Amino acid sequence: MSTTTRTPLMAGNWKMNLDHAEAVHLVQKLAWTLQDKKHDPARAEVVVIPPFTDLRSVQTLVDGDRLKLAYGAQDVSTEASGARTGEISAHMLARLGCRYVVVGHSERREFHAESDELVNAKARATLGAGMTPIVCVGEGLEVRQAGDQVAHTLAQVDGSLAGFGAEEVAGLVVAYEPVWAIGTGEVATPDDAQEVCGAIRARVREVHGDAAADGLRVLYGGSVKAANVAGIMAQTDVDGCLVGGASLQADEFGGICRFYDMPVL
Ligand SMILES: O=C(CO)COP(=O)(O)O
Repeated sequence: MSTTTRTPLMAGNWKMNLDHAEAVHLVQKLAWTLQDKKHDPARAEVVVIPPFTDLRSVQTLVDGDRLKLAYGAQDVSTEASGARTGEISAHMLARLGCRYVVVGHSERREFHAESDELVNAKARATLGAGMTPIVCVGEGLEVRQAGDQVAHTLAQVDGSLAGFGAEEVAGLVVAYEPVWAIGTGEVATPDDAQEVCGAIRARVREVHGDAAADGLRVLYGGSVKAANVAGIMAQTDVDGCLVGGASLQADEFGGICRFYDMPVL
């Protein structure tokens, strides 16, 4: 294994919460919190992932105040343009300054029957527009209880990243989010997170080689809070967190972004 130079990534997935006025309020508060607590951007890149309707307001605020925050979208169309009522293209998101796009979140896999093949096409569209996909994978409770979490998650990784070149994979983000830990308050133990995040990197190393595996950032997501983030971030193969509920509170998310100051409990 080579030494890592991966910048930790803390991404707040707001899901279907906050209108554009509330978005402006939260981003301002978050920026203020990070500044007040002297967050060092070199120690964690901070990203907010609001609903589509908030993106223009977030862009205006980030650009106008030169905030050290990146932002992204929660989903994207596989198509470039045309007859796809209700969909948003990668180009539209890139034009709004989005740096990241979440693809294959478990809520989309569950409620919109998204397959690995579709997730793969969405990741491809995201890369094609010069943005970085955050590819979500992770097992449900039954799979976990059967002890099949690694095999299940690696199959999703294989399908979601099929056909990608090593250089592309090196720049990607994969988020391991065990479904049973999402929004339940039941966080995976640091060992649980490491088991699967480590297996993801090992699979990428096997398929795409060392440069891809060493560049790829693997996030953990599922009930991350300021109080439990340090133990998770202490794991070798965890490069950041994808945060839901706690990202809606500036103080809490600010604490998560400053994981390096938090005690390992
Ligand atoms: O789904 C998640 C982030 O994408 C995790 O959500 P919670 O942090 O609310 O468990």
